[in-house]
Amino acid sequence: MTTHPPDPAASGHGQPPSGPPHPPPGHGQPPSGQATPSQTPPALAVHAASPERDVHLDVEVPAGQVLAVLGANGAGKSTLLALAAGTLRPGSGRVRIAGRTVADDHTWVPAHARRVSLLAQEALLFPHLDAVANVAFGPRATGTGRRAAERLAHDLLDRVGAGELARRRPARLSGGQAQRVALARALATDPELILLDEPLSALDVDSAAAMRQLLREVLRGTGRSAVLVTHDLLDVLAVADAVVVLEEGRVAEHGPALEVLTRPRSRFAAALAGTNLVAGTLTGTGPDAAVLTGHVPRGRGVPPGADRAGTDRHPSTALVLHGLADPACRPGSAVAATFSPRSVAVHRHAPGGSPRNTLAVTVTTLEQQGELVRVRAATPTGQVLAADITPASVASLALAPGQPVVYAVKAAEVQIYPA
Ligand SMILES: Nc1ncnc2c1ncn2[C@@H]1O[C@H](COP(=O)(O)OP(=O)(O)OP(=O)(O)O)[C@@H](O)[C@H]1O
Repeated sequence: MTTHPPDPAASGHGQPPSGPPHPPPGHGQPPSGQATPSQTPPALAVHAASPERDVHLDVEVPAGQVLAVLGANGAGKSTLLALAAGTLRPGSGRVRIAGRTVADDHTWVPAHARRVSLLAQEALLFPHLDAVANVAFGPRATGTGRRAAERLAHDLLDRVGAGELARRRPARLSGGQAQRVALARALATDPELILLDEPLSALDVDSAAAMRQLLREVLRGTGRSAVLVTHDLLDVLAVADAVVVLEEGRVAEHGPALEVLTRPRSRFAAALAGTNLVAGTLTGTGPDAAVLTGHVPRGRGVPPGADRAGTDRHPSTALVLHGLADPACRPGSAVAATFSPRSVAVHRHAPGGSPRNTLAVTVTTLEQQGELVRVRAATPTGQVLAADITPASVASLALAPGQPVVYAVKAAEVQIYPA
């Protein structure tokens, strides 16, 4: 990121000491353009521009949802966070948080009064305070008594799996532990909106996986509203309800997370989803785990040899992909399967032997990718899946757009995650 939202220790402390812990949406604001009682306003509404950065953004986060923000360097992700956090004044337009205007031509609510918390790449804890005091700092700053603030801090540390670290100072915490404490601190002020600025990018793979799972538990389905800047497909799958892709300071794509990832329209989303992704429902467990997509209409037909694994147990038009399911996946729940284009073998006809996954597809494009050729081909539902194969294979298969082929993917190459 090129800019930094506010000192996290200072953000989210804005409600007056005497104020209620949950001001109603639009609290203290003029009625014009604000929420009606029957309608919860968006947690964040940015309709604003920063002309000197050539950034013009129209982005909304419905209350209770997590929006993932994707985009290449310089696309405008930090600018969006800064507009929300209160570290950048828009040149024009308006920023609202939970129905309250925090920035427009006449209004400027400073960062500390926005009821926004930040979780950044680094935990940025106060080094001289232990974990409890770090978490209790925000509530204390807004008038909560010491004992009540410490009780809250202990509860939140327990919640994020850091209860045993309560009396440690940051110097004695690992990166992953410090991020847990920082998450507890971000929650302690009961913010209207949490801004997550690549919160896993400084963690090792195992710590990132554990923290990702924690973010999922804390953010999804708990009514928390958040904006997550990330470059990681797994973060989007685990945490986001919706995705916005920024390109050159503008919104290039915006939609439900799975829709954007499975049917990307922007170049960036396509590259991120460069790993194949199939969304559906989990059927079976253990070695029988599979993703079933329910979008193929009956009677539309699947070419012979396709979807061999699924034809016994499911309507012949369903698409089934066997794989290794994350333990958090539950049968019947929404899941997404990912597999690398390099793990896909391409055949003219269904192969012999018994590969678990065979998918009938139609080639749409062929594109040189370094030493390999990326084949893109569409399933009967219109989902495009990629295979990376050698130029020699393309030649021997005589591949061309419009040609029906069969993709084979080993189940061991397919990872299934909760969606
Ligand atoms: N302080 C600044 N003053 C002027 N222009 C800036 C400033 N910070 C960023 N910009 C410009 O604003 C545009 C958006 O940058 P921004 O930092 O929001 O992108 P980003 O998506 O966060 O990028 P990155 O992933 O590299 O952090 C870019 O053209 C950038 O050069």
